[in-house]
Amino acid sequence: MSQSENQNIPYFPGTMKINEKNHLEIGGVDTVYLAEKYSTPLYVYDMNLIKSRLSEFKKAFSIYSKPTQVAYASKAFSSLALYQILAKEGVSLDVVSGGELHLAIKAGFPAAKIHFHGNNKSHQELVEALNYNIGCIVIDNFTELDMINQLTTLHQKNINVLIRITPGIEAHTHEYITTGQEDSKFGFDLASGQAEKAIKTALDCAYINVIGLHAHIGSQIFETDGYKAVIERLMQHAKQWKEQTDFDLKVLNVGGGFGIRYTKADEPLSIKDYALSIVESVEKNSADLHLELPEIWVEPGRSIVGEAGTTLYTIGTEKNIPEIRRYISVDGGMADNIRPALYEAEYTGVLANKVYAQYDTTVSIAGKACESGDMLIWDLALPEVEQGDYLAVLSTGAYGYSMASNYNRLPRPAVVFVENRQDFLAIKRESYDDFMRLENPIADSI
Ligand SMILES: Cc1ncc(COP(=O)(O)O)c(C=O)c1O
Ligand SMILES: N[C@@H](CCCC[NH3+])C(=O)O
Repeated sequence: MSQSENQNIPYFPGTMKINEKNHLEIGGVDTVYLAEKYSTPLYVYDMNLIKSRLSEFKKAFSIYSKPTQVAYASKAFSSLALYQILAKEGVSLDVVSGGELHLAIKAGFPAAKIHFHGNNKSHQELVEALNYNIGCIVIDNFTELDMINQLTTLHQKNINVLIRITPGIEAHTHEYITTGQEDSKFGFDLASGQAEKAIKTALDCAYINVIGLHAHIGSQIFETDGYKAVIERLMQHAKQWKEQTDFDLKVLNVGGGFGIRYTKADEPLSIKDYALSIVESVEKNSADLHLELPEIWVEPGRSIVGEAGTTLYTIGTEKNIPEIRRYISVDGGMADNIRPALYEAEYTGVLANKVYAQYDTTVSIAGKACESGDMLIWDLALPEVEQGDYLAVLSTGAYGYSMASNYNRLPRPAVVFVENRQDFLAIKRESYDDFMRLENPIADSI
């Protein structure tokens, strides 16, 4: 049976295909070989796909007549090697903690292209950001504004900042990943006048250089209306503030949030369509408001790495409740991918060691953690499945490894990059020794 005839075989992103052994292959590398070489659970990243997504973003925004910046939101997935690749690809970087900043600097990522986000940056994190001379801090609240003012004054150091605005616009997505609505922990809100107050206060700080505004309305967004609404609202306010103060909108950062495909039912727009809509909207509002065109910055995370990631698991035990459900357990689950448990996120998968076959079984894929909610996929059609088969779960590249824990003392998986028939171990599997490294035994005297 060919792939197109078999309705159960899902979409295959990037370089993913079925090889002559009827195995799933990514980047020219057999995933069964990878599972055997590195063991499972294993994150596999299609580097060709990551690079083409980065190029698509850069190309899509190059239609704009002013400079643009594509800043990869590294909370989606970070690793030393990825940061090195991103540096070579010439994009900017959004970090949200001292940890991400540290790793990026260690990877040799140019500090001037790093933007620092977060609603509770610590004093220490701000000191580090200033010492590294990062490109820009996105100020989230008045406490942070005050801390940055004090630190920059003390050290007589200038810093570019964006003011993060809560625009009061809700993206149509899961409530835990929508961030633009007024009642949010992020940013200065418009309606109460806090945003205006923040701009005025920041403009009065001697070493703070306000270069523009930032808003991020949510994640896994499938339409452009939210972006258009936020651009209109921010530019209207920018016009007002320009008339009242020295504020000049040099940069408009519209965040990330571009949707991807998790299951066949998902139909995200192309990156080109998102970019076109954003660029046209900025141009229209500039013309209507007689404002100079600002630079456009975006912060995609999921849309760069999401579909490039696949998780390989080994099938373990099963529990069949006749007429009700057949549970098949894998050797990972919520510890390496919390998204199904946290957001009821849906995924699809195939058996990596027998992709073409009769899909005449329906099973539910359970994780191995001691939680009833640790279910990765409900009601998945698969070929006859046995202990020792390999399950590949697709599109796990964003917020999978980066949100992983070692709950139940499950070691975090290894991460492998594949490209041009080569595999590269980017992050080693966590080991029991790694657990022990942080532990202190009690002394005999206690
Ligand atoms: C401020 C900010 N920028 C960018 C992103 C990246 O979002 P996504 O991965 O949906 O592109 C996020 C996460 O939602 C965010 O909070
Ligand atoms: N972690 C979320 C997205 C939130 C992004 C941070 N603002 C997810 O898995 O979809």
